[in-house]
Amino acid sequence: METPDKSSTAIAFVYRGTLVHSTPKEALQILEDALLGVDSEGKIAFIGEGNESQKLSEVFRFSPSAVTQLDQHEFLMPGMIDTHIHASQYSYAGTALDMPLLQWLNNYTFPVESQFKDLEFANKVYTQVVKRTLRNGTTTACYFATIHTDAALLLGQITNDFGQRALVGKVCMDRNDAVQHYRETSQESQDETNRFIKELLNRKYPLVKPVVTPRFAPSCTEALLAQLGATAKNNNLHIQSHISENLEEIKLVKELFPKSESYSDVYHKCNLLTDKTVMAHGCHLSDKELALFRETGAALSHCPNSNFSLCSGLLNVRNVLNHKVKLGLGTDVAGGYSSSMLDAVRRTLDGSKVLTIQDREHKTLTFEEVFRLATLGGSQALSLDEQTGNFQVGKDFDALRVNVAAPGGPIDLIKYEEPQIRLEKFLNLGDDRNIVEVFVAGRKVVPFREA
Ligand SMILES: Nc1nc2[nH]cnc2c(=O)[nH]1
Ligand SMILES: [Zn+2]
Repeated sequence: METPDKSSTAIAFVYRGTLVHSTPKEALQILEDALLGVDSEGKIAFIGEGNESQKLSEVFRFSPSAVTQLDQHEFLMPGMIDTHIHASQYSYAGTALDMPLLQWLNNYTFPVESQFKDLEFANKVYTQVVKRTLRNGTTTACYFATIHTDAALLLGQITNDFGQRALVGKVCMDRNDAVQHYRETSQESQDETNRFIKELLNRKYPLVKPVVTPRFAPSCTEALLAQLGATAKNNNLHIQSHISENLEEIKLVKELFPKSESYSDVYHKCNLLTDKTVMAHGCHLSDKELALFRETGAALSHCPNSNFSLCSGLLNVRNVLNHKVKLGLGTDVAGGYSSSMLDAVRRTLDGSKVLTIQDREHKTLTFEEVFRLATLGGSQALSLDEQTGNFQVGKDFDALRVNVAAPGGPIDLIKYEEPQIRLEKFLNLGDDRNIVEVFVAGRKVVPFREA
């Protein structure tokens, strides 16, 4: 029995049944006939065995009626963590995938993002993306908004209202030759970033934090990058951006920052690689750059759907893990066409298999390892692993109740299946119909509550 200190607050509810989650040591830990109690603050109060139910109910003073029994096809798993998603690109997800990155940005992305000056449009798109990702089991999302401060604040409000844990970034870019009306001056970018941080923090949303968001090196002058590095440092904030996604982009960075030794060095010189940094992609990083990530504690977000869809590159996840760089998965909507983290899991496995096809010596990722990347790995990548990522007493209860045999769902079970098989089927074949309930910090956020 894993229990907290004895100053336990009241138990709000208890689940009994199968739990699956990851630990740093075990990619998949299965607890069968377990009891998991959540306190009134939304934290995991205890995890015990079914046969300890009498003792636990006495210690934690809950009645048998507080216990919900999961059925034989169900399990609880930690909520999934999308470490990189552009909320502002959701309206065209599933389209516009016929160009490489730099052309795609100029032709599709910047024109759409510039529309977020209009708060009514922003409200529509941001409400849809938050609801969709929650339904798909994303309990934590690390969002890019646009350069518009008020729309980015609105995204913070919407994530708070729907109960999703989120990092929200107002995008910074003081360089854009292709779509000149979609950029800021350096001064505007700094001032508006400061306003965004101050106003978002003032609202005291318990699960929503600001993240300093230089779009990527080609969109920013060195002066702005350095200012943003200082802002993040002075306020102890998260940082997100993109790195080494596509070869043409890397060449452009070399031209724009001739004094830097590498793409990573551009960010490092500006204090943007910290243990609260998450950089998307990194498909083409050298081993030396990966070593710098390890040293600084900066993390990578692997976004395989986007990397395939924009023909950007194929990240060798095994190599990243061997370098002990923190790593999570991201959907990268709309470069990635799916907003579901289950898709990110599948594409990660596909990518690893492609590497094995190319080189039989390559050690293919297992579904258990990828499950860990989608949950605990993501929490580590976002430096939120003290709050979320797995079922550990004292962490917030961020969880999915999954029914592999949900009526009308995509999976047919012929017989009772062991938990490991149930999880594998869900990861490979499941969808939101299998996600019966979603909890964030102990609050049920799916099904949605009536407004
Ligand atoms: N995939 C992707 N890469 C980027 N690099 C800079 N901006 C973007 C973006 O919006 N999407
Ligand atoms: Zn991105």
